[in-house]
Amino acid sequence: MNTAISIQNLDHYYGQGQLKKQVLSGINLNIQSGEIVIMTGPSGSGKTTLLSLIGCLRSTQSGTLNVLGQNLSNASKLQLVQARQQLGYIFQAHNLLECLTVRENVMMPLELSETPYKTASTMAEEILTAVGLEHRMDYYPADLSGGQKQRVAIARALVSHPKIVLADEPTAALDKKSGRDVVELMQKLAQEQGCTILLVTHDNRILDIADRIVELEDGKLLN
Ligand SMILES: Nc1ncnc2c1ncn2[C@@H]1O[C@H](COP(=O)(O)OP(=O)(O)OP(=O)(O)O)[C@@H](O)[C@H]1O
Repeated sequence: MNTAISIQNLDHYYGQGQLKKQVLSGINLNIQSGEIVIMTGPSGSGKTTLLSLIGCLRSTQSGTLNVLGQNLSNASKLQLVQARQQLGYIFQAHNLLECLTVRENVMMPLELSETPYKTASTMAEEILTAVGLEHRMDYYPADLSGGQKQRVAIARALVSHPKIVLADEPTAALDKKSGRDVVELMQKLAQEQGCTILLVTHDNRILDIADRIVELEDGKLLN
C-alpha cells in the first residue's frame, strides 16, 4: 500500500518573541492510501493546526511533511498551491457561496482547474446525484437544511476526485441522524474513489467509521 501522508518530527509555533507558543511537538504520523483516520483530542490540542499543515494551507516550520509522495517541508507558496489541487476540503462552516446555486458551487473546483463547462456541469450532476441532491441542484444554499449544505460541501470536495480529503468537524452543526448520514456518505464515496480521509471530530457517534483513531493532546500525538 502507498503512503498518502507521512510526517516526521513536526513542530509548529504561533507568535514570536515572548508570545511564541508551541502548538505541535514531535508529531510522527503515517497514513496509507485509502485509509480513513479520525483525529480527536481536547479543544486547543492542535488538531486544526495539524490539519491545515497537512492540507498545505500553511507552511511547515520544522520537521518533515510528505503528501502524496511530495516533500512539502518548507515548501514555497507555489508548491503549496499545486499540492492543494490534489486535496479536497470539508470544513465545519461549509463555506458555500450564497450567490451561486448548488450546482455552481460544486462546479467551482473544476472551473478553477479549467475543466470545460459542459464536462464540469455533468460531473457536478453526477456527484450531486450520488449525495442525494439531484432535486436541489438549482437551489441556492440559503434554501437548504444544514445537512443538505454539508452534503453539497462533500460533493464539492469529492467532485474533482482528490486523492486525500481533509474534514474538520464535518458533523458539528448537524443532528445525530444527519451527522451519521454525512459521514457514511463520505465513507462510501471515498471507498468508491479510493481516496484517503483524515477527519477531525469531537463527535463520538462517528468514531466507528474510522480504520484508525489518533489522539492529540497538548500538541502531541498519543500512541
Ligand atoms: N493563528 C493563530 N495564532 C495564534 N495562536 C493560534 C492560532 N491558531 C490557533 N492558535 C492556538 O493554537 C492552539 C491550537 O489550536 P488549534 O485550533 O489547532 O486546536 P484544535 O485542537 O483544533 O482546537 P478546537 O478543537 O477547539 O478547534 C490553541 O491554543 C490556539 O489558541
